[in-house]
Amino acid sequence: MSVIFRLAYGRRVRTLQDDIVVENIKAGGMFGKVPGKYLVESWPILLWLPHRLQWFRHEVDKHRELNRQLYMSLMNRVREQMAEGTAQPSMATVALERQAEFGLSDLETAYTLAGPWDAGVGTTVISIEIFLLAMLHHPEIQKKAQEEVDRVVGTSRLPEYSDMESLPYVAALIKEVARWRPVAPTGFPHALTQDDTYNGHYLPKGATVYANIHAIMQDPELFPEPDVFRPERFLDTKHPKLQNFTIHFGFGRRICPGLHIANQSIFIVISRFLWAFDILPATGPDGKPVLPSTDDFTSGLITRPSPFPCTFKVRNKEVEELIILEAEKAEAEAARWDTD
Ligand code: HEM
Repeated sequence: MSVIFRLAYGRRVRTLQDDIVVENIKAGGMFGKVPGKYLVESWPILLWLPHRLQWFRHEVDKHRELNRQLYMSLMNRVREQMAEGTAQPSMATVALERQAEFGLSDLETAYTLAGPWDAGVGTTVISIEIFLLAMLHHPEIQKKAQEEVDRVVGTSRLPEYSDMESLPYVAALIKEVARWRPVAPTGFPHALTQDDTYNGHYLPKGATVYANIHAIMQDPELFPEPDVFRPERFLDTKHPKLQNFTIHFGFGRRICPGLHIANQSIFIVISRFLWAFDILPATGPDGKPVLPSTDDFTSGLITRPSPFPCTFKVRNKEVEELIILEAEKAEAEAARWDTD
């Protein structure tokens, strides 16, 4: 979250209690609602009703106003910092410096800057949650990944971005997490730019189309035994779609523009989790491990596992000391983005 906020606005988020997080959660309540939730999506003719009679608008209009206020205030704050000479370089400073060249209004610029925040934070965090869920159910896979991390990285330093190439099993595990339970199972809606036919169905220009990412991930030809969580399927293959695996990021010119940031962020968090902790089920009141369901997910454009308990056990003393040391170093380094 802090990484993305820093990229977009040049300041970091310190804690989940930060005003900006609280405001964003309030404003973001509409993002990713179930497609087709509103009658008007199937019956666009309802848009001919007088504006005040369009009852389906009330909820979304309220959220749009909250979004507008939040996004404008974030952008205007950077504008003030630029005038004061205290702004850190970010997407916002570039967008504001070149606003005339881009031909965007203030509102358009504000919404563009909020894109990474809106589309990138939840998706990345949920990917980590799904990884944890998978590890609770597959201790043998966790162990295999830890063996690789231990062999390549050792215990005298943390995994770094530069280790990615040398950790093929971890890379395959991350791909399998994305395949097993895709965060955006239907992708985002697209509109056809021309008439088309698919499997004998006529699809007129302008029609809304969702790519069924979930169904593709369950295709037994591409992914034999699709229900099974098996990172090896990404190692023992020459299939270009699996080697360069981006299905979970959508398709075409609207493919997720944040995929490289997402891949890097997820890699660094997951490899460090594996390096530092044994991820174990919590213990219930009866002393038995509590294994959360692998199918209890929220519905919507973005789906996330229902909250589940989980235990992190630090793997050894050396690792524990290093975590504390690195956290102090990171805190000192990140302080330069405390611009507010
Ligand atoms: C695991 C993490 C992520 C997943 C699974 C994911 C997935 C997706 C998907 C499926 C789409 C729709 C693509 C399409 O329409 O075909 C999308 C769009 C988008 N993503 Fe991501 N994303 C992730 C992380 C990020 C990050 C980190 C950022 C920004 C830093 C980001 C920014 C965006 C934006 C701005 C769009 C809209 C693009 C457009 O409509 O043209 N995403 N993402």
